[in-house]
Amino acid sequence: MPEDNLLDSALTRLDDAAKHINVDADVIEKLKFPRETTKVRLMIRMDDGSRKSFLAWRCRYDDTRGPTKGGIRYHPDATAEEVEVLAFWMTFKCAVMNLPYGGGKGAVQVDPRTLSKAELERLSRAYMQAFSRIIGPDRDIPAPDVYTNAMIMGWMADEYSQIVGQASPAVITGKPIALGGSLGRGDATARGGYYLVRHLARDLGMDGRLRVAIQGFGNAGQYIASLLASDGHKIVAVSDSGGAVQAAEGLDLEALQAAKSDGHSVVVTAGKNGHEAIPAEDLVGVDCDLLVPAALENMIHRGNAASLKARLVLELANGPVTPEADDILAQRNVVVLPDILANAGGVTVSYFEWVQNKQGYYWEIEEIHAKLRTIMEREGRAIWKLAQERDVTMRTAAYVHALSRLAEAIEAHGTQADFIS
Ligand SMILES: NC(=O)C1=CN([C@@H]2O[C@H](COP(=O)(O)OP(=O)(O)OC[C@H]3O[C@@H](n4cnc5c(N)ncnc54)[C@H](O)[C@@H]3O)[C@@H](O)[C@H]2O)C=CC1
Ligand SMILES: O=C(O)CCC(=O)C(=O)O
Repeated sequence: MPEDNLLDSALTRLDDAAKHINVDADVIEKLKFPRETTKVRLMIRMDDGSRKSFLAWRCRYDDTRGPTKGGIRYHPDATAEEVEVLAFWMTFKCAVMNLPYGGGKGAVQVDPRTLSKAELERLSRAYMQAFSRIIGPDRDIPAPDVYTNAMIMGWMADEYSQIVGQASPAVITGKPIALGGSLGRGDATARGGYYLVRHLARDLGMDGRLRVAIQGFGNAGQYIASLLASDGHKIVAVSDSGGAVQAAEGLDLEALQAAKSDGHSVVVTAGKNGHEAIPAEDLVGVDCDLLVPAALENMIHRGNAASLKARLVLELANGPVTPEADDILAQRNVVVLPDILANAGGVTVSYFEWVQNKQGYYWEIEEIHAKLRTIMEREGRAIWKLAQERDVTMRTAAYVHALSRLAEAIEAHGTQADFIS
């Protein structure tokens, strides 16, 4: 099987989990295929008056446990297969966290950095127009992902409200606070991972000061850097799509964040503050205790897994470690805290946002942090115990944990009405 075939790779994790739990074959059959994937070509007017088209998708993978939920990605390499596998992971992620959602995901094949702000707004509104019959507050609820953000969610929420003729904030999460966004959604993905590492640190033998390398310095990467640094851990290397920098004594986070806010790569800080430029592909092998992949899929593969020095991997990205690399890391006793648990803080606070939108009453930040921490610790502990009892990796344990919830829901639904259009 080719290592980069995303859906096939993802399904091997389902097969592994199925060996450890007694589930009906019908359940596995249902989870092997996306329920629906819609593809459209969005046509927008560019600033120079010309028209340009972009491929876009929305996948609702499985809605047995509730409305489908998952982000929208803008990326030049986005494909239907990637959207489907991301939606598959959302299905399991929501089940891991016991959120009342199924899994979905969307994408536009575009490099948003090549568009003006006005073009980006037209594209985002066009996405919502094209998918407004699929999306809905009780049907399919998008959120931000790679190269999308609160501003884009705000435009989409506004477009949807115009289409349905009434304010409908619960249709999308990760919105600006002024449009019904939740406090705490901005750093939620990183914060969930941070609570998880803190909670399991002693069990993992990682309760000292850690040296941390972070691959990807966007939303998830920047926030995890700040959260870990605030506890005294040292960020020794970071990368982004433009390259990587390292400093054995610790990077200057303010300088890195200033470079990013000015629209530059982290590489522009090289040569100052003790920062040294390194090839981006070397980041995985940097000398550190904790490696945090926070960029894209398949970045740790059979070609570089043996070079890892870290003893712990916190997967803030979706699907950063291939199954082949998983085996290499397990043989080397490197613990991987898997994406469907480690980065689930984002969708958990999205769930809080949706609940607040529906009830029209908004919570304080302390309440959000406390609730997120409780859920991360509860599900993280359950998965840790399962991994110890069954002598399996944290990934397999997370899939077993999710699969048992999915199986219960699929069986409870019965078999006579599997397709409701
Ligand atoms: N934003 C969210 O709420 C959630 C995001 N995630 C996942 O976290 C990961 C990162 O997402 P965000 O931080 O939101 O995206 P972002 O768009 O804010 O940041 C992505 C970062 O990855 C970097 N990057 C891209 N290609 C790279 C490469 N080849 N090598 C190194 N860095 C590279 C970019 O330069 C950028 O710094 C993705 O896998 C996403 O699916 C998971 C759960 C929730
Ligand atoms: O916040 C959400 O609803 C989903 C975020 C997301 O796309 C993810 O967890 O990968």
